[in-house]
Amino acid sequence: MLSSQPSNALPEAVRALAEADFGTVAQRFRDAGFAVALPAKGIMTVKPADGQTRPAVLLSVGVHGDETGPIEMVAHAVEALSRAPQQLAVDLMLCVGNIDAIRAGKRFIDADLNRMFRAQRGALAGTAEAARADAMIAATAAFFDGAGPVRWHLDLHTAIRASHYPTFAVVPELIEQDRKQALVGWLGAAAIGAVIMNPKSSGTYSYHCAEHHGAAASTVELGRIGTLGQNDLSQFADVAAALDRLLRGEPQRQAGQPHVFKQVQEIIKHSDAFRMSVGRDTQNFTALKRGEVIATDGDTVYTVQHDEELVVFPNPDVRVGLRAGLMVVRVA
Ligand SMILES: O=C(O)CCC(=O)N[C@@H](CCC(=O)O)C(=O)O
Ligand SMILES: [Zn+2]
Repeated sequence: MLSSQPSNALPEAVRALAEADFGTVAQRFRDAGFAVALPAKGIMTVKPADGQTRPAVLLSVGVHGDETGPIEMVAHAVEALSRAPQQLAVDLMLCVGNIDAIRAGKRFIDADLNRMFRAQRGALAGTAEAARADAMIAATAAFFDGAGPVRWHLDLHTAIRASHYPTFAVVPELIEQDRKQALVGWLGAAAIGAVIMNPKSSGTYSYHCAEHHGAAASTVELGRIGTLGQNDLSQFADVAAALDRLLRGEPQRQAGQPHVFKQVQEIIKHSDAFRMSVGRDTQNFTALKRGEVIATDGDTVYTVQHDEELVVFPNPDVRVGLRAGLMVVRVA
């Protein structure tokens, strides 16, 4: 009888990355003469052994454990590169964020890891994710401290709900102009539909890398959450191709310009009395009109301040003190 794989078997490269098992790819890069380090669980850096200065690229996936599409995409990209290691043209740091949450298929275990990258953690201190963020912060600093001026961080996520733009990115406004332009150019080459310029940290990993390491950093949302191994990666073929070119130092192909939005309000949940007027299933980038109520929180009423604002990441279920949504306006 022919042996057959169960239909739900994961490709080995995807299983390995989801379990933060770098054994095979690390060995391939070592065999090709690279200096490979594993500074913390789920983190691998790959650099030329001769110490030459190259662009530094940090790729992170699984910062939210149920956002599995990017894990699959990056697993395939790194697997292919490790089989042709001399094509790697950058210093690479690969970070699998919330390993326990990936295993559990949940956004997080105790608290949202992507709110821990801030000086004051308040009630988030002491959670499982706070310790993980500390390890990521230390490894990230070590990686960028030794790097040259060209620094990238692509933190790959997926949205919880549907979006008017199936792919979009959040870009910290404080990134230096030339680097931001290069980043938005890359996002365009990756056919990312929209970019949100973010003036203020919400404690995210990408904002941290922009603020503390001068990286051209972005949270990139690729479709919606899904089961590991069952994501339709054909939706992200342009992103995968642009990523391959970035890692191989090849020129990008022009695929278009993302629509540009600017964050104008951050909706914070201040108490258990917080209520959102928009439903949980409201699509990202749904337009609301001036004066419409977005949310109430006791005496605080969040209303639309511009003729039109679009709601992104509406989520009343976050912890008290955290962001329950963003309001954006179109600028280009
Ligand atoms: O769909 C949602 O509500 C959340 C998707 C997600 O995890 N988004 C990131 C964005 C981070 C940023 O603002 O840069 C997050 O909320 O952490
Ligand atoms: Zn996420």
